[in-house]
Amino acid sequence: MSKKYTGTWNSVNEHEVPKWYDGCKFGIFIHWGIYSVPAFAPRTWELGAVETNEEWFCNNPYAEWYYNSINVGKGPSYEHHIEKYGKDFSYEDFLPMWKAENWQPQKWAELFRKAGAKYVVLTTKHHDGFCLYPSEYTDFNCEELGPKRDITGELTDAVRSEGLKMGLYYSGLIDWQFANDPIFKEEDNFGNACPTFEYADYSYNQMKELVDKYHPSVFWNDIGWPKQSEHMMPYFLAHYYNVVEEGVVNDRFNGLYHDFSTKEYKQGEANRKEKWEMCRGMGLSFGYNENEGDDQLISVPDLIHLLVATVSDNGNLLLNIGPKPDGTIPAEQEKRLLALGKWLEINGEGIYDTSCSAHLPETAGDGVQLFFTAKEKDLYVFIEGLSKEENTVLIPGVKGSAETLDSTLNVQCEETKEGMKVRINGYDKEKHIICLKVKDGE
Ligand SMILES: C[C@@H]1N[C@H](CN)[C@@H](O)[C@H](O)[C@@H]1O
Repeated sequence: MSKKYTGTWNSVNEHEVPKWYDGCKFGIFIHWGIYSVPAFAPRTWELGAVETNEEWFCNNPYAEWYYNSINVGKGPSYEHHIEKYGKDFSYEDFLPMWKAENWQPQKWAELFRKAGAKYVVLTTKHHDGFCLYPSEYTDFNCEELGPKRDITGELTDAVRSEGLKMGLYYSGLIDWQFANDPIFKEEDNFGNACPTFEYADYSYNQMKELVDKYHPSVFWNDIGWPKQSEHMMPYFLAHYYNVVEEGVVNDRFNGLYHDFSTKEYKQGEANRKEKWEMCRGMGLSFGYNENEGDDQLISVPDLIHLLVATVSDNGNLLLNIGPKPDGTIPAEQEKRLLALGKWLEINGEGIYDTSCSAHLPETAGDGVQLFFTAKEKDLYVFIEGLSKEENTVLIPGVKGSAETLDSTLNVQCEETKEGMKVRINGYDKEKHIICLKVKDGE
C-alpha cells in the first residue's frame, strides 16, 4: 500500500529519494522553445565562474535568455537582434518560425536510450512563459501557436516507450508574461520576480495540471516558488507524491524542501553525503546557440570524466541538449551522446545502480586519476589518464583481484603492502577512462 501524504511539512518531510532516481545516474535535459529560433548568445562564461551581475545579464551565454538579453537594451545579443531582425521585431514574432517540421519524438527517445540515459527532463515552461503543453490556463502554448503539437505529451509517450523515465521542468518564479522588467541583477528579480497573487495562483494551477496530465517522475522546478503561495508548497508536494509514487523533486523551492540538491555548471555545492545532480549544457548555453559549433562544446573525454567524477561523488549528471527549431538535434550534440553511450555499454556496470564508495578519488602518479563506486561488496575502480598501451598502476589500500569491464584489455594484479598493483595491456586513448571490478573489494 503506497504511503498517503497530507499537506503538512511533517508529512512530506517523510518522503525519501526513490531508488530509481539514485540508480539512474544519467539523464538528458532538454531546453526547446521560442528562443531556439534566434539561437544566439555570446560565448562568455560558465555560470558560477563570475558574479551574476549586470555584466553577466548583458552578456548572457544562455541562449534561452534571449528575451531578457534584448530587453536589457545593450550587449551582443541586443546588437545582434537589431542588426539581423530590426528593432520592431518582437520576441513573439519568432513564434511562427518555430515549426518543428522535422520533429520525430521517437527518434529523440531512441537517441537518448542509445546515449545510456535513463531519464529525461523537458522544459514545459521556461522564463518566457511559453508552455510546451496545452495548458488550460493560457493560450500561449505550443498546441495553439508555433509547432501546434502537444510537445510534452508526445515526447513523454516516446520516452516511456523506450523504457526511460520522464521528468518535467517548470520555471516556478520567473515568467516574463507576468513581469518583464529587464533583469540586470539576480538579487533584484529572482527573489520576487512575479510578486502577485494572480501569478502565484497561475503557477500553482499549472504545476498541478502538469502533475495530473503527465505524472512526471521528476518535477524540476527552477528559480524558486512564489512567496505569495509558499504556504501551499506542502499541499503541492503531497499531491505530487500521492499521484506519482516514484516522484522526486529538486532543491529550487526557496530552500524550503528538496529530495536532491542541484549544481549548475560551477554554481552550487555538492555534498557526497546526500543525493545531488549536476546540470549543464554541452557548451555554455542550454538553449541551442548557433555560436557553439563542434570545437566549442565539451570534449568526449571531458564528458566521460564529468560523468565518472559526478557519479563517484553521489551525483547524477543531467546533460542538456538544445534542439533546433525544426526539431532536429545538432549533429555535434548527437555525436557526443552516442560516444557516451558507447562508453557506457562497456563500463555502465560501474555506473548504474552503484553507490558512493568509502574510497575517495585520488591520484596514482604519472597524471593517473582514480575514482571509485561500489555495488554492495564489489568495488569499481575507474582509471583516468592512461597514455601508453602498457601501464602499471598502484591502487592504494585495495586488496583482492580485479577484472576489467573492457574485455579487450588484459589486466594482471599483484597484491602489495601499499595496495593492488595492476598491469594493464592493450590500452588506447579511444577507451578514455577504463573500469576495473574488484569482487568484495569495498
Ligand atoms: C537549467 C538552467 N537554470 C537557470 C537558473 N539557474 C535558468 O536561468 C537557465 O535558463 C536554465 O534553465
